[in-house]
Amino acid sequence: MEEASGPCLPLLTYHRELLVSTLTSIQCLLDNLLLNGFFCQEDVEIVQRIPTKPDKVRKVLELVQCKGEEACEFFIYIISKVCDAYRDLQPWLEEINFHPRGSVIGMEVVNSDPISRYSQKLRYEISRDTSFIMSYGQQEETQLEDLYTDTVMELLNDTNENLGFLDNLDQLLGDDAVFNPQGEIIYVMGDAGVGKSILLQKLANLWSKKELKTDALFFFKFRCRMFNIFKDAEQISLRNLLFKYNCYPDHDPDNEVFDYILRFPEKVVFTFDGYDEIQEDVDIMKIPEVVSPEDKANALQLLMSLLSGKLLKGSKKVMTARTGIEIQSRVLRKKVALRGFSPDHLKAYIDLHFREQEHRELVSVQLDASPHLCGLCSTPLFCWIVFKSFRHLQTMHDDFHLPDTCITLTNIFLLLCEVFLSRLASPAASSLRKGTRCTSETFRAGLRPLTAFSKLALQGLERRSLICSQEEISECGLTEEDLALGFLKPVSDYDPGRGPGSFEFIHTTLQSFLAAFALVLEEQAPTGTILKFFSECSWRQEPSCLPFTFCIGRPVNLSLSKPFSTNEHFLFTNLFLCGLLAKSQLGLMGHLVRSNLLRKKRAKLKSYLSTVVRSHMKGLPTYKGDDGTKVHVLPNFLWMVRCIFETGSKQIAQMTAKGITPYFIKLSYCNVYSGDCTALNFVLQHHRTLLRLDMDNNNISDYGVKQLRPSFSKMTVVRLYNNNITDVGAKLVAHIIEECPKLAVLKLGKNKITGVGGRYLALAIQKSTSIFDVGMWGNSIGDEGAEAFAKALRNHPTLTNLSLAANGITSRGGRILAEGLRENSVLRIFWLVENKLGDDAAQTFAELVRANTGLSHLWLINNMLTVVGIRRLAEALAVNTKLKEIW
Ligand SMILES: Nc1ncnc2c1ncn2[C@@H]1O[C@H](COP(=O)(O)OP(=O)(O)OP(=O)(O)O)[C@@H](O)[C@H]1O
Repeated sequence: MEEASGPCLPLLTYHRELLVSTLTSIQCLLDNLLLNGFFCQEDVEIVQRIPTKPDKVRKVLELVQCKGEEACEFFIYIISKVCDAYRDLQPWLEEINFHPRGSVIGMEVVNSDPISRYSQKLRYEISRDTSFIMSYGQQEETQLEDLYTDTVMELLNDTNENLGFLDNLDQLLGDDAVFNPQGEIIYVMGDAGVGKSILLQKLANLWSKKELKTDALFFFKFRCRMFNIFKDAEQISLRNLLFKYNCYPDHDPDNEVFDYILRFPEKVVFTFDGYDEIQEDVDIMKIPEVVSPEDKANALQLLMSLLSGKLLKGSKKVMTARTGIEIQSRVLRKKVALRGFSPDHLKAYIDLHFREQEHRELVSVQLDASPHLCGLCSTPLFCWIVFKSFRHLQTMHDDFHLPDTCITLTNIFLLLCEVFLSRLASPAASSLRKGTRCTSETFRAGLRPLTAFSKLALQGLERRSLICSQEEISECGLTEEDLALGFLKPVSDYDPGRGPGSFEFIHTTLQSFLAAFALVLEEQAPTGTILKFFSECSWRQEPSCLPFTFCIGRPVNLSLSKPFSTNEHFLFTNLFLCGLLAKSQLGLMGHLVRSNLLRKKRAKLKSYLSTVVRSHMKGLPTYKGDDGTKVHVLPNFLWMVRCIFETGSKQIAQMTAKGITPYFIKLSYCNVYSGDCTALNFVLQHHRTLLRLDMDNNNISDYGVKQLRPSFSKMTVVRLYNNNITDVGAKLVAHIIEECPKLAVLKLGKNKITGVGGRYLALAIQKSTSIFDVGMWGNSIGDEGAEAFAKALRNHPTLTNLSLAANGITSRGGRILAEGLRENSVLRIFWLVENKLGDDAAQTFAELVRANTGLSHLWLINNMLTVVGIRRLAEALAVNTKLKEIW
């Protein structure tokens, strides 16, 4: 062990001046000197009786030096051990090159320094307060660590241009992307439910566990809405604001903690959550300054002075607010916009939410299946609601088998309302005991605000506006307290005609949902009023079959989207109306609406749907296609099917299915998502006769195939070109081929099927006695798939057309295919264009041509054949009598 640089006693004399001016935490020194027998009680009392700090230090030094060399060394040892308290003297220790001797090392040193004790107390309390996520409804808690998932944190400059992304929370406090070094505020903004509060909670939690890369000793958390509770005339000191509303320092008679904070503000982190919740109309730059930390002031003044750096300049301040709250750039240091979960984050969140791999997969499939859900789930709050509803289903149905369970959008939005309304439970009750209220009770208790919000939403749609003014809000009977429920958010980019203080629903889709709710709740208007928006989007006015976009998952941004440029809001309102009046919702709605009125409304809707479906099906335009008469069914048919699915009415589904003629159902380029396949199947499964279905160029994916499987059994033609189908879907299609005795045409081009899927399909095709046309263009079945198809082709009884074009098949696969085909006398048209066939394959194909099997069209262009291969084929042609085309 290295020895101290020299005797300690003279060191204390030599550096006496520095020690007198710098040493703090004298009590800690006294405690340790007493504990180890260097001081007696009387010595301690002598020091304590001295009024000023420098004199106290002088006395301690004098006493220590009197006690001898070991006492002096122990004195310095304390300073080295309790470094938090004697931070200013650490450089001095280095200067004197202090290394304790053996005898001192064994002695106990306790940290009774108020600063480090306070820091520890803060860490303990913050850790306790931040370890759980309290859900919006405040009815359940989850360990933060078990659920926290990163979100997309985009760094912006003062003009909101991208400066990159934060990789982790350490960087939040750091100097990356600081656009204004003089600014004090790290500003985090985002939409409702995007995770602003959770981000601050995580930050605090990391700090409490010393896992945040910062040397900050203190962390003070404030919810901005707290500042509303102070009366205008109420005066408070900065000290009280910090300690009373966070954590009080114990045993700090000399006010050392606060003094320390004033001296070292850079050792403090503040978080101010929800700046938008401050009720006063404040402007940081205009509020009267508080410059002296000792003066009492109005709490809001203190807040503003902290934020602007007039008080505790240099402390780190993270403030959150909902999108749209504008703060002058000169007080901002950096800006972070929270963008919610990316697909990868979402995946991570699924893994945290669901412990069982099987459940994770089921949920992922469900989300992939429905872009409505996926879009919604990029906002963590909505994601939590959706997952909560999945969980709900899991507990309701013992075996958690989501694809068979029908979750309608109405279910999701009902759950969202339930979560918001459950905020009405008294905080005292909810903070102590877990919620025991059931759904209908929550809705009944929240009926007044729910009715008012619904009315507001409906009036907005009637006015074709997504924005509501303060007056409109008050006219609907909504109070300030109601606004806190979360249905509305302040408008970011308000309509110039309306002025500030305007609000919008947190989602346009929520507005449609609530508007539908208003139609159901309304007691005075004639029953037929519920149908008012159906006339806005008649299913008969068929525009072109163009892809359309959903508004779910896309919060309103008036500067980007033109509201009501489409009729989506009305379509969604109708959809939700069907959902709310569904039989499955009778139990809940019966608590909110008189039962005879509810019955009448249901009957009205059902009879309307039946009539309209009947006439829609009759009036569908037909046109002659290449392969027979087709019914050209357009996107509005899809909306009709979606509505029928929401009603859950088997009767209407049957009626619709009956109305489908045995023609082609053409749904190509209709933006059919996999989630829609559930709705389509709900109707098509009731169709009795054979069907031909064209769903080319949609996005039904494997999940959609699965959803449609029951309906496929009646299909003779299935076209699923370009639908994002992988080997998983190919396996399902293979089953369908086997189950489907009349399937004749199967088009699976431009999907994502590899050799594995190719094998499943080929095997099923091999067994089929009905199939005659198979299109696989643009997959990647390769030689593995080609080999399987070669087997299927041998003596196949019905297959006349096959395309394996653009599938990465090399000469080896080509040779095997040509050999297989020599034992086939049925195939007429064979496409192998855009593969990797070389001259060695050409030789085998020449032999096939020579064999004169009956093949009439053979397409080989865009392969790797040279003149040599072509010559071989040309020679073979001389003895072939059946080929009409060879390319
Ligand atoms: N990063 C996250 N990881 C996991 N869950 C999250 C995350 N962020 C948010 N959540 C979930 O979303 C809910 C809402 O988040 P939070 O309260 O932080 O939103 P907010 O942006 O502060 O909303 P508001 O503006 O309404 O106050 C949380 O209760 C939690 O269930």
